[in-house]
Amino acid sequence: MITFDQVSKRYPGGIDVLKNVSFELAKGEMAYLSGHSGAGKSTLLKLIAAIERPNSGTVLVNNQNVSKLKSDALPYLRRNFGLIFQDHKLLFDRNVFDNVLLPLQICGFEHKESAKRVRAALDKVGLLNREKSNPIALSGGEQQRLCIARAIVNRPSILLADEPTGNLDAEYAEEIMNIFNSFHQVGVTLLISTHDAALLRETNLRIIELKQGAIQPHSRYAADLHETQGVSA
Ligand SMILES: Nc1ncnc2c1ncn2[C@@H]1O[C@H](COP(=O)(O)OP(=O)(O)OP(=O)(O)O)[C@@H](O)[C@H]1O
Repeated sequence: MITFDQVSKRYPGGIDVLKNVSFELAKGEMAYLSGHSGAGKSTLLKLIAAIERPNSGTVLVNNQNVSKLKSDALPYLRRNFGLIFQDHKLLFDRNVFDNVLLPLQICGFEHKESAKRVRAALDKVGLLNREKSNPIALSGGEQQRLCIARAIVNRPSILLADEPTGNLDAEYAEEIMNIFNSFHQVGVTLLISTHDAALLRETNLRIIELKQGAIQPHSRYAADLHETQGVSA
């Protein structure tokens, strides 16, 4: 579903952030993307959503070379994605319901169907009773769940989440991972970047680890990581 083939990325005037990165993420797979701060995790996620373009190599999403797409094709590509990035980009001039409604308005959904979908998404993240609140009145964990509701309201087939549990306490982090697991169960493909050592230690999911822009072969799977650390998986 997602294929990186020898992908390199350098920002203007900078060093190579990603160096010949190759991996595949299968349809319906859920995996973690780990690595130190500055390793290139956000950049890799942005390349999938064609927010950034590689300098060389190919990024395929559903067999489509996204780095070659013209800008007028990007909105169609992005309908496949739910994007949860670190800067929440919540709109504080409207309530919770209207924040989640926005992607559907952009896609031109009819109002009755939109309202149904918005409430289903808010229900999924446990915020149905807060639909009239302003996002500013929500806690950090609730704002994060609101971002997830907004990302899933379009029923995307791929969810890309950049540090979704960053700055959250363990209880909120677990809630968010439970929500992601429930998407995984229904066939959504998920790639989740994280620094969270506890999450990575405990997971049985595949871990794609970036170190200075390159994928670490030893940590492709959590089981391998445990082996290299002398811990039984
Ligand atoms: N738009 C940009 N222009 C120039 N350099 C950038 C840009 N975005 C990221 N970088 C640089 O690219 C490198 C990788 O950044 P990136 O955000 O992808 O890493 P990361 O692994 O997600 O880091 P973190 O965990 O701290 O969020 C960093 O050195 C960063 O400063």
